[in-house]
Amino acid sequence: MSYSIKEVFYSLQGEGFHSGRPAIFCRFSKCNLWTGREEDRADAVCQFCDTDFIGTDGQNGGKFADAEALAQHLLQFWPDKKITPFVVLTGGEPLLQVDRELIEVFHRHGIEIAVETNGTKQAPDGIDWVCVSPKANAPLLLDHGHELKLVYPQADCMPEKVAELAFDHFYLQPMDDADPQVSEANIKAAVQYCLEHPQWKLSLQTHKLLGID
Ligand SMILES: C[S@@+](CC[C@H](N)C(=O)[O-])C[C@H]1O[C@@H](n2cnc3c(N)ncnc32)[C@H](O)[C@@H]1O
Ligand SMILES: Nc1nc2[nH]cc(C(=O)O)c2c(=O)[nH]1
Ligand code: SF4
Ligand SMILES: [Mg+2]
Repeated sequence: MSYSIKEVFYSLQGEGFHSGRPAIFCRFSKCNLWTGREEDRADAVCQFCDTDFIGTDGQNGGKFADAEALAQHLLQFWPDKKITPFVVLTGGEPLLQVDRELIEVFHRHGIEIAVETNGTKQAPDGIDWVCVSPKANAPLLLDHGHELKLVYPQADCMPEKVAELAFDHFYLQPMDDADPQVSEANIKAAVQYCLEHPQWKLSLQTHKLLGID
């Protein structure tokens, strides 16, 4: 199986449980909830996406013939052989492409694997950290994992709807909007919700605050 990768970069995990942790980000091309084209956004199932995932033309992106080639490509960005490499599979929707072979090969290379997914597809077994971010109006098939990270607010997917699912950690991530006033209002609302419902923790997109990838 070959893999289409939009971009690869080394940064700090900006969001959720592992925020602040150095990681190699592997952004898979394509998503099943939006084409990625601005002219299609208003008709998409997921309309608030902050990411360009079209094609393979981003930094260090490309098409990789197999999991071994992709692992070799990713590992060149890890700076210290004594520390376990941490790779975050994201996208686009990574579970459209991630398969058992990729998990096996990455583990053989000693990689710790995390995934960021919209939860509309089952994940292959063995992923070390599964972060599901449910989307209103999309079927949630992957309803368990390590971290549930809900972008807030989403009118048809409020926290009460997913609070009973089998996750170890529950995060609210304020929806980032083109209008800074809307973003600020979303942060305030998320803070207030967490204070009133202490099952939930706040996830800020700290890479955006820092101005890093
Ligand atoms: C770009 S998505 C890629 C992975 C997968 N497709 C998903 O939705 O989880 C990575 C993370 O960014 C979140 N995200 C996307 N757009 C956002 C926005 N405008 N504000 C806050 N978080 C956003 C997603 O919910 C997800 O947790
Ligand atoms: N620094 C950083 N952390 C992230 N966590 C999740 C990201 C994503 O786009 O999936 C992301 C990202 O794009 N950058
Ligand atoms: S599901 Fe994820 S990648 Fe797809 S459009 Fe929504 S936020 Fe973007
Ligand atoms: Mg991002």
